[in-house]
Amino acid sequence: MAILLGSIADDYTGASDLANTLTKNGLRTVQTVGIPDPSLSLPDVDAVVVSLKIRSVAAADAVAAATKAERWLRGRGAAHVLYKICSTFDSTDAGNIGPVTEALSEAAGGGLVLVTPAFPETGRTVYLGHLFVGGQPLNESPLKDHPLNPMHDANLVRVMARQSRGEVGLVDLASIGAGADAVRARLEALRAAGVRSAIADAVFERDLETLGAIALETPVSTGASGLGLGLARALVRSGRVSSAVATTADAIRPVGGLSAIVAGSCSRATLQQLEVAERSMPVLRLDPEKLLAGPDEIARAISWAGDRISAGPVVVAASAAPETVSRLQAQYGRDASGHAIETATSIIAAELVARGVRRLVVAGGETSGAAVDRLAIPAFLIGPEIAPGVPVLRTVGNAQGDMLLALKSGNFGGEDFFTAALAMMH
Ligand SMILES: Nc1ncnc2c1ncn2[C@@H]1O[C@H](COP(=O)(O)OP(=O)(O)OP(=O)(O)O)[C@@H](O)[C@H]1O
Ligand SMILES: O=C(O)[C@@H](O)C(=O)CO
Repeated sequence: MAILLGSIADDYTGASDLANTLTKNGLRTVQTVGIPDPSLSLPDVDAVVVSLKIRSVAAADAVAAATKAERWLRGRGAAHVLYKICSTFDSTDAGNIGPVTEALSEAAGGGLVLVTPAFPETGRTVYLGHLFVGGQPLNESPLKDHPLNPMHDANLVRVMARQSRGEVGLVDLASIGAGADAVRARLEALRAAGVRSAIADAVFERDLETLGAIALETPVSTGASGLGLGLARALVRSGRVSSAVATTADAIRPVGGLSAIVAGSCSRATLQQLEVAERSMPVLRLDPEKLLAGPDEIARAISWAGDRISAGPVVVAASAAPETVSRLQAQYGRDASGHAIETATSIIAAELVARGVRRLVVAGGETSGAAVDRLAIPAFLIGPEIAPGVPVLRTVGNAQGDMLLALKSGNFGGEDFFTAALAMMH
């Protein structure tokens, strides 16, 4: 299996978002969980997205995991590797977007890397290096209250520079609007000035088409699904993509079994989706203090779900509003409380699967990573899109038999996302 495009995603929901975009734009794509075991039989594809859980780990650990995945992807023929980051650039000053970008560039022989989290379909645009989420600058958006990576600066040149050893530059919208040659000239000027990474503006998909074509001339890029769209369309235009059409039909053959939703995302969209779900299905709100205190709260959740699940889908949620999250973090520490809650929600997800759940929706990137790891799912085929950035996924090589999952990024999906997802999973 020689692939055209490789990607390393810093979380699992982000990986499924990118795999969805690549599929929609003509690339047959598979999402693996980590570097797959050689015994796993993968379909013939144009693109592989390796999901890692490195968004919020120490930069050195992220670099080690990402460079290992890069070697694996290059070994399978990938001439270009995209480091898939969050469209809201989730990272702290000690974050790894800079270090991983530089390490991937060095592994490929050095050179300037284009970086853009723009994803216009979900309202993420970049102008003069500043990221907007819908109509708000990043630092005024709900991302300012993110439990793990609160974003307080919309200027990505500055954010990336604080994480990088090398210089960070800007490819502005005026250059991009002037076409590919103007972008090449701008990049040449930045290279000559010693710049190693360049944040690229992008407001419309046409900007990302230009950037995708230029990025393909280099070995590495960093970005979100919007850049994936640009890369996929450029590859299709180049005629290098096999004539077999990317299809999602195979992925949604019914799996039967019970269905459930597990949420650990505290993002505003998820909080609203949970409120709406409460009108149509049983929702258990976990007590985070009790989750941190010991296993009783997990046992209570499993028993609560066990009493109801044969009658229809149930929702188990740790999610809480920013004030509650801040209180808990002040008492127990940000990482410790986050990890303990992820562990708890992953145990609950696994226990639900052990009790017959085969259709599972998980809300939150870290939460999804922990659940998928505990379930030891090796890879996913990409099914149809539920909402922008969220496809139905079908497990590949799963010990529990075939399952359908939806891994929802915290901020994605409309308010009826949970019912919409389950309506597409049979
Ligand atoms: N009540 C709570 N108090 C404190 N932390 C919580 C609570 N509930 C969940 N968490 C933690 O908050 C973090 C939420 O991160 P997660 O990545 O799952 O969601 P998200 O950030 O909304 O999603 P995405 O990364 O896809 O945007 C997790 O570490 C989770 O364990
Ligand atoms: O890019 C995004 O916003 C998402 O795919 C994501 O990575 C959130 O975890």
